[in-house]
Formats: sequence, structure tokens, C-alpha cells
Amino acid sequence: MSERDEAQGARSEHRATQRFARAANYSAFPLRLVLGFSGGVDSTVLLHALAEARAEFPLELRAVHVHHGLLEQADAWVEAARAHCASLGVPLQVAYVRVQPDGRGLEAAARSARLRALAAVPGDALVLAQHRDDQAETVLFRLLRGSGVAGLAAMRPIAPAPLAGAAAPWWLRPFLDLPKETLIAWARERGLRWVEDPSNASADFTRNWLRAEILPQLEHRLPGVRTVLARTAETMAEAQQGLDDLAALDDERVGHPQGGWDLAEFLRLPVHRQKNLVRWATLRLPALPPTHRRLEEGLRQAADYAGGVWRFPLGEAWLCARGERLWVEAAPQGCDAAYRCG
Ligand SMILES: Nc1ncnc2c1ncn2[C@@H]1O[C@H](COP(=O)(O)OP(=O)(O)OP(=O)(O)O)[C@@H](O)[C@H]1O
Repeated sequence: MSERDEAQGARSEHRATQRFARAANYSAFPLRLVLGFSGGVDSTVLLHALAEARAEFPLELRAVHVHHGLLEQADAWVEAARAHCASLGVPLQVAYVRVQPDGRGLEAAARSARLRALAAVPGDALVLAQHRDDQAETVLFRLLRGSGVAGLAAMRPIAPAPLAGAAAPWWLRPFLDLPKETLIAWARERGLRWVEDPSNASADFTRNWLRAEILPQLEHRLPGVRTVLARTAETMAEAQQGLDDLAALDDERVGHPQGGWDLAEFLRLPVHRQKNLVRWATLRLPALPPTHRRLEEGLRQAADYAGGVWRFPLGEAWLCARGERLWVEAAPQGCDAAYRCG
């Protein structure tokens, strides 16, 4: 390695450590971190960055690798992950999951199963290696599927775990503002080895098609578009925070002493705030938010409420009225009620 390479390596190591410290909002207390380690390039770089950060911070680092059992390479990936972690003295847990296709497609089912397995590992925080290009891709994908503000807020660098009852309360993404090419350059500088998931190359999945074909074309025409899309997520996250604050105020303003809302007071709110309040309350159950159309129909019917017990299905929740009260409650048969990260 030349002197120049060494200097570059040292600089990027320093940056990775600083980045981690910032993302973890790090102070001097010991932190038990669990890294979601797939063995791909991004999480391999993060594994090394965190392993090195142990020299500077009192970290307890463990890794978890989820074995989905879907591809013939899965067992070899486990072995590669074990070897990698052993070489750095990082304990590795392997979580074997069974992916149950549930009508949303195999990729989405695998993702849900993976999130559940990751959420089951105890620690102070789970650390994931998503980067700026993943963020841009998520924003574009969700835009094309008609997501609203909450969906377009995409991923946060520091966020509460998105699953109810997760064993690590915080999820950290220290690389979220770094382009993928920076991570690849880091890995090459260090001579790291990683595995390639062949399903990432399959254009059968819309996300892969966006990543491999559409985003490069957009970037060619509009240089910097990935950064623009990633910034959209930040703007939307702030907007969502404002909407949540408004919903919390409205919840208090029209709250009923027996829980839920006073129906007459609720109906005096402008319709867009009624919608915002019901969405907010649904997410806190927790349940997936209702579609716009269901929500509109539910609110239209609530406005015509004529007494008795009334219930309207909103996907994973019910909108209910009785007497002078209106409220939302979880639907017992909610298809996947604990999962709400979209
Ligand atoms: N099988 C897995 N086991 C443990 N963690 C995983 C696994 N797959 C993904 N992750 C974690 O979730 C993050 C996001 O997953 P995604 O599928 O978008 O990334 P990836 O393409 O697998 O990334 P990487 O280059 O790290 O492999 C990864 O960066 C990694 O931290």
C-alpha cells in the first residue's frame, strides 16, 4: 500500500468513526450495538467501521445474519459471515427464518420476516447499512405507488424501532447520507471481500429495475437527482413531524373523557384534520394507516352517524362510534398488525 493509499484509508476510517458517533448521538455511555449483517458490501463496510470504532468508544458489538433459506447460496453466506465476524472478534448470531408468501410477493414477505428476526435481537440499538442511494430508491418507489407524506419520509438515520415490542429500541443508519460508491471505494481501499445477492440483479422486482435502469438514466439527465430524492425524505420527515404535532393537539382538543373523541367536536374539525387525526391514531395502535379512499368513506359515514353501535373497517383498524364517542381500535384479524414500516 502506498503512502497516499494509507493516508486515504486513515481518513475514511476517521470519517466512518465520526459518522457512527454522530448517528448514534454518541456520548460516553457503553452502547450494546447489534449490526444487521447480510454479508453484502454495505453491511461489510459497516461491520469494519464499527469494529474499528470499538478502539475509540466503549461499544459492545454483535452481528446478526438472517438466513432466509430462499437461495442456494444461503448456507455459504452464513459461513462467509461467520468467517468475517470471527476475524474481527465480533460475535455472530444466525437467525433462521421461514418466509411465508402472503400475497404481497416473495420479496416483501422476505423483508417482513427479516425485519421481525432483526427486531428480536436485544441491544440498545440495531445498526443497518442503508445509504443515500437506498434512500433515493425508496422515495422514488413510494412516489410511484402513491405514498403520502409519511411514506415519502422513508428512512431516518436515528429512529425508534418500527416494530411493536422490538428488543432494541433504536434503529441507526449511520451511512444514510453516503453514496453507495463511497462505500464501495472504502471496501476496495481496504481489500474487503463481500457477497453479491443475485436477486438484486433481477429486473423482475420493480425496486431492482428502478435501481439498475431508471435511477442511472435519471442521474444522467439530472445530475445529483439521488441526493435531491434523499433530501425529499428529510423534508417529508419534517412535514410529518408537523402533522403529528397537530394531530396530538387535535386529539387533546376533541378528546372524550371516556377515551377516543367527542363525535360532535371531532366533526367540527376541518376534514383534512379529521383525516390526519384518524391516521395518527391508527399508527399508534399500531396498525398500517388506512388508504385515502377508505378513510374518506369512513369519515363520510361517521358524519351521518345516527346512533347505536357503528363500526367501519379501515384496513387493519376499525373506526367506531357509539353514543357521543368516536374512536379507532385494532381489527383483531389485522393481516400484519405489528408491522407498520411500509
Ligand atoms: N440477511 C440479512 N441479515 C442481516 N441483516 C441484513 C440482511 N439483509 C439486509 N440486512 C440489513 O438490512 C440493511 C438493508 O437491507 P438491504 O436488503 O436494503 O441491503 P443489502 O443489499 O442486503 O445491503 P448489504 O450491501 O449490506 O448487503 C442492510 O444494509 C443490512 O444492514
